[in-house]
Amino acid sequence: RLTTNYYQRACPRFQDIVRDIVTNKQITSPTTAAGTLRLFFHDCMVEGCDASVLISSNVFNKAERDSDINLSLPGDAFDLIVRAKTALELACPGIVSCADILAQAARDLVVMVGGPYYTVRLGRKDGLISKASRVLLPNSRSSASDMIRFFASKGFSVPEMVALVGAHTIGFSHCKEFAGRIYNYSTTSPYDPSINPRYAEGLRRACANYQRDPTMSAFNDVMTPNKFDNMYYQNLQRGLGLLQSDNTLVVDARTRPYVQAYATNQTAFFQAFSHAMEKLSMYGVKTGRWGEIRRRCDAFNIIKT
Ligand code: HEM
Ligand SMILES: [Ca+2]
Ligand SMILES: [Ca+2]
Repeated sequence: RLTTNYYQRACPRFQDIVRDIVTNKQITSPTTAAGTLRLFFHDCMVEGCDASVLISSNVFNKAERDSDINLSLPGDAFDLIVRAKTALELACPGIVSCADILAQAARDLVVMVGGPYYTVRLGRKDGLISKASRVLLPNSRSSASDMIRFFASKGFSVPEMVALVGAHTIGFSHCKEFAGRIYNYSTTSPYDPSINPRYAEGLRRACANYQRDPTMSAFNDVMTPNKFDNMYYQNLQRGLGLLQSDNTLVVDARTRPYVQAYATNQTAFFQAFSHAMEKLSMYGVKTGRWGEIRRRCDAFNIIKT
């Protein structure tokens, strides 16, 4: 029901406008790519790819972005969508959905940081529901079974899941997400013994007094943090995985074969990632009267009381 040429008549410069805004933003704020990719994942997995994650809370409604897990989504990613929406409303008022802008921007950013190109079909409508209480996503302490069950419930296979989490080849995580692995791990070991000792020492230093400064963080991929490549999987094989949920992928027998495959063959990873992203980009999308074209991405057109 989505098409690649959806805006050809009503907003022919859609692709160019998004690309321009994305390029400028990524150059001035290089953390935009990772933040936006995560924002898109968190959008699609709750109510579908419908920009529900962009809605701001009001006195009547605690919206998705104020759920605990979404509080760490970076402002730059939201700002990018606001900028693109503003430019698109000037060029073609009332035509382009926020959900399409987010899907298109995420793809452009993946390509910009060296990742694979994939087709983004268009015609999503913006959703009419955004509730913090409905945000159920895996977290850094989820087990392999939890993650497999979560992705399976959305129709994603184990190899697709392992490919999608490969997005952790860019971006960073706050210290509190992995502090349990590097401080006071157990009575016999100061840190999780599955972590490379020198890496663990480095992380302990990087996160020293993170409790006083909660912004402290570490790159998800210690080797090539800003490049979209298959290094993430190679890291997992060497005890250089940052989150427990990352490390689990190389420990569990159901996911390990795909970690190995993607670690040895970047082409295989890129193919799997682009297919899985195309699929993710269409997950739960709304068309026709099931949604609206928001005037602003952070508010429904009609405020419900
Ligand atoms: C089992 C699945 C997953 C878990 C448990 C997980 C967990 C996390 C956590 C805890 C962070 C750190 C957030 C912070 O401290 O700010 C993070 C960051 C990130 N995640 Fe995931 N994630 C998962 C899957 C995915 C998927 C499927 C994608 C995209 C396709 C993704 C993209 C990202 C990106 C790009 C970042 C870096 C964000 C930034 O630099 O601002 N993650 N993830
Ligand atoms: Ca959504
Ligand atoms: Ca990388």
